[in-house]
Amino acid sequence: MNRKKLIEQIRLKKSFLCIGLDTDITKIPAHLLDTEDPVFEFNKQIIDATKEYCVSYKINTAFYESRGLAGWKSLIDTWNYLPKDTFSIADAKRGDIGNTSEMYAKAFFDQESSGMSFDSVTVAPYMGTDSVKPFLKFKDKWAIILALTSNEGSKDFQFLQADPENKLFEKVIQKAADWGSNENIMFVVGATRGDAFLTIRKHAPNHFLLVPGVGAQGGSLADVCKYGMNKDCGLLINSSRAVIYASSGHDFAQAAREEARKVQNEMAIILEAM
Ligand SMILES: O=C(O)c1cc(=O)[nH]c(=O)n1[C@@H]1O[C@H](COP(=O)(O)O)[C@@H](O)[C@H]1O
Repeated sequence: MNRKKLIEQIRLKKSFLCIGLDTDITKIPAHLLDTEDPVFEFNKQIIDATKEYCVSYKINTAFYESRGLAGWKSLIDTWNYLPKDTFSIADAKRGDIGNTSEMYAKAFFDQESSGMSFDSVTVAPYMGTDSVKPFLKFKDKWAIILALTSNEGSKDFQFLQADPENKLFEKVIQKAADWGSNENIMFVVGATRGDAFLTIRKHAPNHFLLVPGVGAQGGSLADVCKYGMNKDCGLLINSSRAVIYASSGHDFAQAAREEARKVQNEMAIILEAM
């Protein structure tokens, strides 16, 4: 999906919600465990219940890879089931020497090769230019670069002073912005870093930001929007556990729908005021 279509979807649905399918087989409702593929069945019902309220789904591949062959099957089946008007994210956090990154890019972008063609993949920038470039060779596909993450450990490296003016996360954004454009690069910025959005926007005024950390991690939607929005909205706000595990009973899909609807309502008001 290209930038223009993504912006259209945001306007149409009055939403910039991305729902995270971090589907943990130990957390899904017991009554689904008898089905042929409980993870896919869970995802299917979550997608059916929430697609009206979100513009994107992020599949965190760790939850699938950890289950071996069965997990890869759930991953491929879930990708196939995603509505094609939603922006799909393979949250795989890849990046390696060039020829290996080419294989990672094929794994998530080349349907003929792997059975999947996500719109985007999350990429760790630590190995630099040649580790990211292979992800940018595919038309209308995106690399979503980790810039300032939501976790405690982000302080270990990301806030180190890289030069007299810039912290390391600022250098990452400056450098990565040159690898492509705002048509094929996004940045991950954790919602728990509300105060940093002004700095981020100084370096990347026009890029989309993928913002995880609202919901279960406690980040504030209002703060993120106040400091992080740009004229095209420029945000995809991810919520995983708070939506998909809103209930652990028979009503899990309905509860997820309610949660997604609540967040979308807040987003509609914010977009209206833009
Ligand atoms: O790249 C990510 O998606 C990501 C980056 C980050 O800084 N923090 C972060 O939580 N994430 C992911 O975003 C999701 C957050 O899930 P919840 O906390 O359950 O909403 C998980 O899939 C994380 O792996």
